[in-house]
Amino acid sequence: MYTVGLTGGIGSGKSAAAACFTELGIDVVDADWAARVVVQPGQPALAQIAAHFGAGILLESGELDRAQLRAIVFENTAEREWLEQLLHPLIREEIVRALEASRSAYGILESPLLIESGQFKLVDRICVVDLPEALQVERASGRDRSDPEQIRKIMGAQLSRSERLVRADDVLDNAGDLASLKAQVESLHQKYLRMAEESI
Ligand SMILES: CC(C)(COP(=O)(O)OP(=O)(O)OC[C@H]1O[C@@H](n2cnc3c(N)ncnc32)[C@H](O)[C@@H]1O)[C@@H](O)C(=O)NCCC(=O)NCCS
Ligand SMILES: Nc1ncnc2c1ncn2[C@@H]1O[C@H](COP(=O)(O)OP(=O)(O)OP(=O)(O)O)[C@@H](O)[C@H]1O
Repeated sequence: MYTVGLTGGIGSGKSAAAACFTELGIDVVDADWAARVVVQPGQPALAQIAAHFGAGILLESGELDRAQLRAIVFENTAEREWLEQLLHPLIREEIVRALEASRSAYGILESPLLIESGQFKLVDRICVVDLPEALQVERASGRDRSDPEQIRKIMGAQLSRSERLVRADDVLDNAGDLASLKAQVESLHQKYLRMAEESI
């Protein structure tokens, strides 16, 4: 299936853009969702995380304490890289399965780390949701009510705005309001329908 990768840094508006594509009837596979599936209770990766970080990384319910792990891995590059080498291959498998089940005219893979993790190899085209970094921090910290300092650290583990834009085939400018984002998605949707048709 013709697949578009939708990427952008934390708080850029990927989920907002993905919701517009969903409204247009396009199936969206979300890498953050896949990242949660692979660490559900009972999954081998969760046991490996508990063995590495200690049982204190689990909540009483047996689920992963995501806030605690987030605080650890964005303070410590080696720990983040350990987590990524464990999870990225599993996340990729989950994504491939979900993309294979997609049935719309074309598919979308929404991923914050599309380029960094090599997931771009699964897509035909890269669409970047772009906005100034200061606005990214403001929106991401507003949504999660998290500390802007932690958001900046997470951004430090991702490509910079300019590095990401170099890889873009299409750009959604999300510095404006949601109506402007929606209008841009509608126009790209027409283009993607044509491209998907031509690729058959
Ligand atoms: C550290 C974890 C437990 C924090 O969980 P939490 O629920 O607080 O955040 P969530 O998973 O929703 O991620 C929020 C945002 O953080 C950013 N982010 C997450 N992981 C990473 C990473 N390894 N590198 C850079 N940015 C990341 C993304 O922009 C993401 O959208 C979680 O992010 C995780 O397991 N990360 C490693 C797996 C991964 O790389 N996931 C990204 C999708 S491929
Ligand atoms: N154009 C916009 N105007 C105002 N607020 C917006 C706009 N686009 C997105 N937002 C808000 O900004 C926040 C971040 O957007 P969103 O959750 O879509 O980003 P994301 O790229 O999916 O982030 P993450 O990588 O953390 O999952 C949300 O609270 C969202 O409602």
